[in-house]
Amino acid sequence: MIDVDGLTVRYGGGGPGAEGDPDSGVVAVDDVSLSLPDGEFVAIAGANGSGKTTLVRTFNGLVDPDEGAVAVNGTPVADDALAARTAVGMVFQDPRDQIVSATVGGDVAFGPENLGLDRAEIDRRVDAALDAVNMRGRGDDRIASLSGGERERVAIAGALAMEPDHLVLDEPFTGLDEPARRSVVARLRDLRADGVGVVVVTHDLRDVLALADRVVGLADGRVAVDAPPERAVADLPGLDVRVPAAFEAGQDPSPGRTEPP
Ligand SMILES: Nc1ncnc2c1ncn2[C@@H]1O[C@H](COP(=O)(O)OP(=O)(O)OP(=O)(O)O)[C@@H](O)[C@H]1O
Repeated sequence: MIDVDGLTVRYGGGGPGAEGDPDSGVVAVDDVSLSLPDGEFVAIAGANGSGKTTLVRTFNGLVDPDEGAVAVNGTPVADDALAARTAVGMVFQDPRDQIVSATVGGDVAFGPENLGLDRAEIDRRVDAALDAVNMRGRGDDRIASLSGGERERVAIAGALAMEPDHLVLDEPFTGLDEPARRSVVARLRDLRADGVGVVVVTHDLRDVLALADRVVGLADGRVAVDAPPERAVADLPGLDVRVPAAFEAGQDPSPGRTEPP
């Protein structure tokens, strides 16, 4: 469970850790309160600059609140960042930001190795994570030889190897072609079925709306929409968010439906 309570984050001026006038600078997240239960698939949607990335980076302590607090499984992130990073896996917008090893297996093993787990447990987690992203047996492949979609899936596997309660993906479809998008969507559908809480940050809901239990729409750092997809969709175009054509036409899309880019 991720609990966000009265969260405000500013950059510049009186931003995190900075001295100065707290009213100057950019208010990236503005008094947001949210609860994300375990096992829920949540799409966090909004236009560029609406505060999506800043919000989710507070879930595991990558960004500190200026006001308010975030707790994961009841423990404030500020008190135990390691617990938050274990419980909330983060897949960054550009997988190159988090790939640390030359090989697929080495990369996926990196997190569990840092937890100090024994070799057998590390190997078990790496195998399970590669299975989950449909890359079983690819551990010796060199990262440099992978496609963009495969790199995204390795980044997801690296986060899954920490066995998180929630997996947060920031714009996971950026730069992927249609087959790669479909492959990532299929993996997210499987994770949802396995009970992993999934949070997808996006300005384009076409790939994930049919999977989402809930859509949180941000505008100017505030929650403008928080509802199941069927109800949220009417307000989303006002947030400059793309939705599937079936929703635009007022129909219910079939489960798991994806749209061409
Ligand atoms: N490191 C930073 N320093 C200063 N301002 C920042 C920083 N990061 C984000 N901002 C500003 O904070 C606001 C929210 O940005 P954020 O990246 O959280 O939004 P976003 O919805 O994820 O946008 P995008 O889709 O473009 O990534 C924007 O005005 C942005 O310019």
